[in-house]
Amino acid sequence: MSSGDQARTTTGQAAGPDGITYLSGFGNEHSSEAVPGALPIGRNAPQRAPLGLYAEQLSGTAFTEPRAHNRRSWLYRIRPSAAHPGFVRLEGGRTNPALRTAPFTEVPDPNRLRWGAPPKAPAGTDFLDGLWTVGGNGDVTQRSGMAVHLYAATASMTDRVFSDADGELLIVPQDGGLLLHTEFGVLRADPGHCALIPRGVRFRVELLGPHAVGYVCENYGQPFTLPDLGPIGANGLANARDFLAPTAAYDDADRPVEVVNKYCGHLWAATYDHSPLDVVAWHGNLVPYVYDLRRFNVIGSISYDHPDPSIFTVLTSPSDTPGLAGVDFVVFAPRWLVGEDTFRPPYFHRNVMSEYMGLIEGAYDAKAEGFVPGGGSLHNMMSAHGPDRETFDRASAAELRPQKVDDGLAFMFETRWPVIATEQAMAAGHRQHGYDEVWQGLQRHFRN
Ligand SMILES: O=C(O)Cc1cc(O)ccc1O
Ligand SMILES: [Fe+2]
Repeated sequence: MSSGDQARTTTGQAAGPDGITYLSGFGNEHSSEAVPGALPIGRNAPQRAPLGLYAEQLSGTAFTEPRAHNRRSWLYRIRPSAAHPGFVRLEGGRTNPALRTAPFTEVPDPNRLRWGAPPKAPAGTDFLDGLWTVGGNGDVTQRSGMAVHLYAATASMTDRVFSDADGELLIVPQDGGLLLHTEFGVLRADPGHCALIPRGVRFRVELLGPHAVGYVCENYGQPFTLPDLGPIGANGLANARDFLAPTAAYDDADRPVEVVNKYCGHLWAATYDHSPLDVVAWHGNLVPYVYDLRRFNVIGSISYDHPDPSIFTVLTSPSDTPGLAGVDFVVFAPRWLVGEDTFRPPYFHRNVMSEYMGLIEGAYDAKAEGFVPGGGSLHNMMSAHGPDRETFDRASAAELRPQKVDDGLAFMFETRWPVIATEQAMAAGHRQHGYDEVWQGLQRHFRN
């Protein structure tokens, strides 16, 4: 699904390829029914819900949060979620020890860190088993902070469903498409898209090819929302209408399905006698969604200087302090650079925020080499970074014609707290030791 190949239907739904139909908009009140008449009209919880369904509310914010932030949906399902056996903690070979949760106890490292692409996953690895934590911050029991994970999968989840009570999952595919079968319906996420699964929503991941790799931001904090636009005006950056929610689709299956629940850092499982993806209709504003990053309306300088990358924010998870995000999701999408008398790539800086960056394809304009698709870099709070030597030399001498930057798609998870890298990330074979070298040899040019 690229920005061009979605048709609009007259109902305001967006139809993608493969016959997937979506609902468009961000934060709006959607409604969808897979069977006509499944959605009650005029009330949420009639004495008997239509078609013998069970009514159930799923909340993403406290009932009492301001209306503008409040998120909840009503689900009309074949069986209520409460009808499940007890969860048993997964241990030993049945759990995924590479999937870690905050608080992280490793020593925070002030060094600039970078990794190449991780190794391919062994055969039979599904999305959940293929999650591997790079690092994170905060405390999941306080609903603050975030974690950065990679995933590498070679198998679809079939009779296995995942739900993450610890936070919402922002999935950024790098290679290989995904079909996300959720309680709300099906989303397709290809490289170049991001997809979001709200806290606690059950889903399974089907691979569209032999393997799939990508990045995940697990956000323990307030749900991601669109940034305010301030003087930019009423439009721009990620436009609300380009966020696509699924239409209702249900799995009416009475067969054993393992439901794995990530709960305060531990994986727990229960085998249900039916699929919990059995929602026939739903309405509300707490939804999974997919967004094509190439639709991002990039705004930048048309006079001079390189603007701060906050102008590239797709989604932000606010914290208690206005303007200070728990985590921002930022994309470096194709754009023109026209700044006069300007060093055009990212400048040298030391940032109070911490920056994990990944590359979906191509190259990134601050790094001549070494920052590769599927790899990542971590420039933690106050660490000095910016253009590598080669980029600095080239950009300082470049003729400043209008220049299209369209040879790559990079992103950043930027967080207010230092990202503590896990022991496995520090010891990983794909870690690039010697990253400091890229800033060596920057010559002294001072003349007095
Ligand atoms: O470090 C980076 O490459 C990310 C980044 C990009 C940019 O354009 C300005 C500041 C910044 O941290
Ligand atoms: Fe930076």
